[in-house]
Amino acid sequence: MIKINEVALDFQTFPNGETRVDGEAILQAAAAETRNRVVLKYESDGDLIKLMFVKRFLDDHRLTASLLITYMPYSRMDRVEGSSVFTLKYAASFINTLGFEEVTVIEPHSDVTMALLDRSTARYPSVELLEQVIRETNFNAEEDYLFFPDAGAQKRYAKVKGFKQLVGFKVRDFQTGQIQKLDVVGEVAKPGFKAIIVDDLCSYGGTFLLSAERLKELGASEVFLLVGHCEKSVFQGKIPNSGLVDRVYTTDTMLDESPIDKIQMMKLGGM
Ligand SMILES: O=P(O)(O)OC[C@H]1O[C@@H](O)[C@H](O)[C@@H]1O
Repeated sequence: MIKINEVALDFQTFPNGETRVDGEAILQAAAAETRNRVVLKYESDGDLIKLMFVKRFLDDHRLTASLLITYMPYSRMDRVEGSSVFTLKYAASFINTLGFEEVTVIEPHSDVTMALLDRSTARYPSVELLEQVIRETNFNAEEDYLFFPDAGAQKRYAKVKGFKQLVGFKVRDFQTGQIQKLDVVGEVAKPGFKAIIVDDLCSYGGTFLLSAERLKELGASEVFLLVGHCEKSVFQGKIPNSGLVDRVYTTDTMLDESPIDKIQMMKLGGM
C-alpha cells in the first residue's frame, strides 16, 4: 500500500497485469501539504513499482517528498547466505534511485538496511512501546526478564538498559527457514518470573513458541511477546491457540487489524 499525506492511493490493474496510476488522485493528495509524506506499507513486490511511479510523477510536478517505510522489504536478506542472493542491497539501491528527501525505516532487521539506504533514520516501536507493555503486564524489573531470541535481537536492543536479560542462541537453516535449535544463555535467580520476548518481527511465530517453551522450562510463569512487525501469517501459525505465549503486543506496520484479542495491535503515529 502507498499513502500520500495519510491518503491511501487506489491502483487499478489492466488485464495484462500493468498498473494504472491515477495522477489526479496523487495531485489531490499531495496538494494538501507543502512537504509530502509518502508511506510504503509493503504488501507485495508490486508496491515497489507503484512507489516508483508515484515518486517520478511527483518529481515531474516539482513536488518533493519524504518516505516512511513501515517494513523494509528484503531486510532479512542482509547478506549472502549459501545460494541466497543479498537482495536487500538491490532493494535499497532501487529506493535510493528514487531520491526521497529523507527516509524513515521502522524497526529495521539489522544495521545493514540503514547503511545501504541514503538519508535514512530508524524508528524502533519495540523500544517505544516497552514502557506501556511493562505497565500492562505488571512486569517487575527486579524479578522479571527481557528475552532476546538471538544475538541479532540483543544487538538491536542494546540501548535498552536497566532490565535483567536472557538471550537465545538460535540455529536456523537459512534455506528452509526451519529452526534447528534454540538454547537460552543466562541463569535465572528463581522460578515464577515473567518474561517479555522482544524482537523485530513475527512471521509464523516458531522462534517465539520455542523461546516461550524454553522460558517456561526455566520457570517462567507468564511469557509475553513484543514485536515491532507482525506478518499476517501469525494468524495461521500456532501462537493464537498456544498457551505458551500469553499475549502478543505489536503494531500496524504489517497488519491492518487483529481479529483476536490475544494479539494486541497498537497503531503507530505518523503513518
Ligand atoms: O520464527 P518466525 O516467527 O517465523 O520468524 C521471526 C524471527 O526470524 C527473524 O528473522 C526475526 O528477527 C525473528 O527472530
